[in-house]
Amino acid sequence: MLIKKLNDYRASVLVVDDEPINTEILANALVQKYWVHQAASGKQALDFVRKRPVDLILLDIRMPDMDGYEVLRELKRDASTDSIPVIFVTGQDSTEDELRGLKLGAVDYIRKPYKIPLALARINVHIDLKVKSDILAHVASADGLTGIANRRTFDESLVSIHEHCMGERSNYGVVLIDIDFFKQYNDTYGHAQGDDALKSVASTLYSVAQRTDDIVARVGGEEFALILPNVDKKALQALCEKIHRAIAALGIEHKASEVSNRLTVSVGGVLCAPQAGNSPSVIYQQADQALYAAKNQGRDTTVMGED
Ligand SMILES: Nc1nc2c(ncn2[C@@H]2O[C@H](COP(=O)(O)OP(=O)(O)OP(=O)(O)O)[C@@H](O)[C@H]2O)c(=O)[nH]1
Repeated sequence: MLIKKLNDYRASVLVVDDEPINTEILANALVQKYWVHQAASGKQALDFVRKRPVDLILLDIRMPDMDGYEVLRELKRDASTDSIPVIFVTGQDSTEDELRGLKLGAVDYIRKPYKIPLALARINVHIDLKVKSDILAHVASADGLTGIANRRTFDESLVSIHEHCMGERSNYGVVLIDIDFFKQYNDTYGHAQGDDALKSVASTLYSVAQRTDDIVARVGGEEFALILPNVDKKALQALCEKIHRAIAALGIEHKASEVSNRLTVSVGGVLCAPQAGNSPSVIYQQADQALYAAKNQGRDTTVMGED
């Protein structure tokens, strides 16, 4: 989720109950403020949130086939759904039932029959918390200057993409991009203009690596990195060339550069193929060596490393 002001963001709620009348009551109470979705069984609920995440689930306990406890267990098992807050809304009114639900990880427990304003107030609290925690997670994963992923996100993504691609025996590429003579750029145009150049380079890289699984990160002062799942060598090379063209098209003057009168970058790329049996850190080192070679070859060029 992108950072949006709390007031602008319309959160979504999934109401899960096998009794249509129960879902209707809650849906009617919530629809003014939230996007409301409904599911008539645990399985339907799981199918729904795996395709389309929501901000809160209101979950009945007693349902045929799969009860609410089991649904919650399944949600917690899956990394893509384990952070969705769940409130049980149920006729099971014993202390043991409530304790069991909370121990499984539900954030709250509303007993039927409930008073709608009270239930709504509790739902609102949990949705506010969820949206705020999403914003914090986004801020923690982004680079403060450019808004793209930061070094920590890059490192974590490299490990998870590596595992994923090796698991399904597919390639991925890592590309490191370093601005040429950036010290001289700062010295000539000032730090504030240097910051603007970094922002322009970041958004250019973001527009070059367009697939939703691609990671675009700032990994150092004037160094950027891309992770590109499911590419082959030809596509990786073509993308590196596109980077040079896109940076050149920015036309940022750099009269102190020794290679051009415009801002340029050096690029090191490496393809990780499953059969090579490498680790993420080795892949990163190879990309770094390729970048180093591009600098040594005179800058404003790409070197492809060995996989
Ligand atoms: N404006 C600005 N400059 C930064 C930032 N982070 C790092 N830098 C500058 O980036 C420059 C990097 O300099 P070097 O590592 O010598 O690299 P370079 O001058 O680009 O030289 P080559 O990479 O060899 O072409 C330094 O002057 C840093 O101060 C930042 O957030 N904003």
